[in-house]
Amino acid sequence: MLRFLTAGESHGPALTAIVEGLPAGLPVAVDYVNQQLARRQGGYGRGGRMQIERDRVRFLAGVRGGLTMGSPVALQIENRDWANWQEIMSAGEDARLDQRLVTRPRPGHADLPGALKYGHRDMRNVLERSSARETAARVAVGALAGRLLAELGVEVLGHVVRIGAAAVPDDIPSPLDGLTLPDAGGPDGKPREIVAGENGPGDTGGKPAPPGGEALVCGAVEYRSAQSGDVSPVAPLDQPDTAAINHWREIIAASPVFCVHPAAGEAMMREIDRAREAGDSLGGVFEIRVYGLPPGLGSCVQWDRRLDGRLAGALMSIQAIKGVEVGLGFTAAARPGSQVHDEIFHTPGRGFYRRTNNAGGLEGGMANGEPLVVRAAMKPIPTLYKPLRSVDLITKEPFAASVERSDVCAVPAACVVGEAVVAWELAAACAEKFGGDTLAEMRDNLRRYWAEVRSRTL
Ligand SMILES: Cc1cc2nc3c(=O)[nH]c(=O)nc-3n(C[C@H](O)[C@H](O)[C@H](O)COP(=O)(O)O)c2cc1C
Ligand SMILES: C=C(O[C@@H]1CC(C(=O)O)=C[C@@H](OP(=O)(O)O)[C@H]1O)C(=O)O
Repeated sequence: MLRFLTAGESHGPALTAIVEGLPAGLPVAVDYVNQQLARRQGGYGRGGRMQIERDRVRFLAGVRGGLTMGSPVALQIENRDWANWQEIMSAGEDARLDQRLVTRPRPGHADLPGALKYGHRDMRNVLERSSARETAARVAVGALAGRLLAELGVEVLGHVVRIGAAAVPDDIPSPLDGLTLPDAGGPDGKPREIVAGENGPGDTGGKPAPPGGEALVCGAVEYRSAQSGDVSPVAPLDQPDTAAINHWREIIAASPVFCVHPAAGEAMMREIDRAREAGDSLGGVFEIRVYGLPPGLGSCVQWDRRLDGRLAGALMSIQAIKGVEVGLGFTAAARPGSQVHDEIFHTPGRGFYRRTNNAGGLEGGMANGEPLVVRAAMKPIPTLYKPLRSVDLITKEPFAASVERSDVCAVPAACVVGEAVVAWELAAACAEKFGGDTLAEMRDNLRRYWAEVRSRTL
């Protein structure tokens, strides 16, 4: 079983996480974790705090020589802003509790319900922990999960599809559709040739047509385990096209709003500029795609084992996320079934496949072999430079709120958090299904399962 907890105040000395259940022998790749932390700090629309922080992970336990040992992993991320808050935030009795008091609750933040719940007269005691600063710890933990998934042949990719009124057009195919290599090995273990049109004109075997050609020859994808030196693919069926996924990762990273569509990205930045000038804030929508999940991950037999429920819960647990869609999501509710459900096809060489993915890769709470597609909607940031009406906690006097600093829009940062929490849930589901004490054991279990699935599908 995988589990983790985080601790840490926004302006305290550090954020901490303890992660348990990772198999021994997993390369933790500190640089990779730090890269994810840096991505979360980025994105157009962030406020002054991100100029202060330089998030870096420090492993305190469970890792030796770059590999997990099977013992709990403890990690820490320093808050550089702590230097400015030491006297106020001190754990000692000498803390200056009379300074920087917060008694004016911000509409949309945790201030008022937190004060009513915990009986605080200074709502700093609420906001310090309700702050999305906590998501830095979750991104570090999610990065470990992402490394585990990569070892299992699974890739997670996030991008922003809406900020305020500016959105990626939904009437054009996404360049992120597909991005899998059909069948890493044929029945004889050799790369298999897929010829477009084998099921009629325009059929690409459920894949986007390759640029400039009709035939697509695919080789095996290698996932190297640092511990065992095992380089054979874990899965004989559709594998993530890591080169193409990395290509899109670079394009997304180069966009200030993490958007694959340049014109929409420009429009999103203009939206953020307008909101900033107006003293307002903005939300939006991000999408997470996952390639290479084994069909059958999750379960239909018990409510809390359904993968859709687990993923939705994880995404909804991110601060300010107010809605989650799987596949077509809310759009499906307005269409007849004939325009929603993904018809099933079969060829002896390819096995079962779909030509559409409206289900977003999930049916019956289980992965169905198509790429996973989930979206999360973030509300606008609650702290506004333009005052909103509220009432003082102590005096009960009405007032117009004012702020010192805040993000105007944090949808790109939330997208990185979304990747992390999705990676975590999927890694946890993989650990349940293919669990082992070592990475090699887990890969072997997965490889056996994929062989079974292959024999059932062909
Ligand atoms: C990455 C990220 C950054 C955020 N930055 C801010 C911020 O600067 N100011 C703010 O008021 N809220 C910010 N939020 C949103 C609040 O944390 C969130 O609205 C608050 O915790 C209340 O939770 P709820 O919106 O889920 O009800 C941010 C959220 C995320 C995910
Ligand atoms: C610190 C982070 O985000 C913070 C999230 C946040 C909130 O209310 O959620 C409020 C702001 O905190 P501060 O008032 O210290 O500037 C953000 O900067 C971070 O993402 O690392």
